[in-house]
Amino acid sequence: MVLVNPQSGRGQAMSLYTGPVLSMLTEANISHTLITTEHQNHARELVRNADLSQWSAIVILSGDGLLFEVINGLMEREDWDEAIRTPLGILPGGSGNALAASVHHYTQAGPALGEDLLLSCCFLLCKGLVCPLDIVSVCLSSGPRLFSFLSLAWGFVADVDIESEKFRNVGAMRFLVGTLLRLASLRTYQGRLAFLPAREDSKSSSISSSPASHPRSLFCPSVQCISHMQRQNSNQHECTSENTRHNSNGDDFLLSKNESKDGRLPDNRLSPIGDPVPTDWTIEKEQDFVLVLATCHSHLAEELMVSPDAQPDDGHLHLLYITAGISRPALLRLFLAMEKGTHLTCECPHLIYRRVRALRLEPITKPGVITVDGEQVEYGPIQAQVHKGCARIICG
Ligand SMILES: Nc1ncnc2c1ncn2[C@@H]1O[C@H](COP(=O)(O)OP(=O)(O)OP(=O)(O)O)[C@@H](O)[C@H]1O
Repeated sequence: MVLVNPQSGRGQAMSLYTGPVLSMLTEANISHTLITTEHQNHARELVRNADLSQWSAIVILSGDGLLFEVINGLMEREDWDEAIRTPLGILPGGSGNALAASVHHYTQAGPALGEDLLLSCCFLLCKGLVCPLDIVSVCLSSGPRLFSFLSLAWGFVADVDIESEKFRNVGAMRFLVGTLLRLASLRTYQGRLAFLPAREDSKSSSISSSPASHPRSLFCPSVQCISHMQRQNSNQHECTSENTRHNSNGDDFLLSKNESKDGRLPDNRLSPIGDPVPTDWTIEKEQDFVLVLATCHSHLAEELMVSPDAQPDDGHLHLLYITAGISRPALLRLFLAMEKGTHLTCECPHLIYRRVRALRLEPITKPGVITVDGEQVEYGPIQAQVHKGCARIICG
């Protein structure tokens, strides 16, 4: 199933499909059905009700917003634990294309932008190699739980994301325009942050090591091929679920809804919002932030490599926050360094980077903007937990 949002990015997704995408899929002999989304939440409703046994994969040709809908639609199903293992593919058609840029980064040396990125992702799609993908459950103080695959942002990044929506017609440049405008009216945000450190991070508070040093071959221990994208039965699901069980160390998520008390994916690392965080969490002092950003992937946009060491199923949120007191030039330097992912090696006392398994953010400054995967959500306390490798992404 190939889902195309004709409105995404600069409105060119349909011509990308009829051009390079269709010719590559045809050449690779991959039969598929094209579905053009007609309105917001169309994709969500579609996958919520679809007979998933008909499809070997769901491919998104759009921005990250459409994949957010698909993942949430899958998780809203009765059979969420099976549904979320449906292989997902991403082809860049939006203005940010964070997951597509990350998928390319995990598999290829050197950056790719625009049509090069599209061709790279389409090539990976034709190869059809499936890897585990982390999903993050996000709890707000009211409303239903959300599922995220990409990012949680508060402060500068969230403001730029939402404020730059009006510059959508300039494509990826909208983030640059938004960043410059927000820099001119730089503000800080008071709040409280707490997190559960990743195991290897629990005693360190330092910046990550060199971005280039990460061994790429480690990220995908359970790769398997969906030959010609024609999986006809659920054997593959069962096979991957066994692999995932071993990879998770048994404590980051439960494998099936039968193993959960209420039939839902349990957030075993979180205490209810309003209660104190669990005792093994780190609690930062209440302070002023310029931004708080937690990402699952290397890229936040095609030219914004925020967490170079991230892997699609590392079980971590890569938490990056900048505290008040940073100058405008220093902040601009950090954003410019993010083009190559070298910001983590900059000597900046206001920049803190941690790998975490769960976090809670309690904004005090009001009003403000919080985004999940680039979508604005209710402003207020928010907490999140990573569920390691419980979805599937066509990667390489
Ligand atoms: N036909 C449509 N008309 C209007 N909105 C749509 C349509 N189809 C899907 N949508 C909505 O458009 C929203 C944005 O889509 P998406 O994120 O994929 O593109 P984008 O915002 O251009 O990309 P990016 O997230 O990279 O900026 C989604 O929330 C989706 O629900």
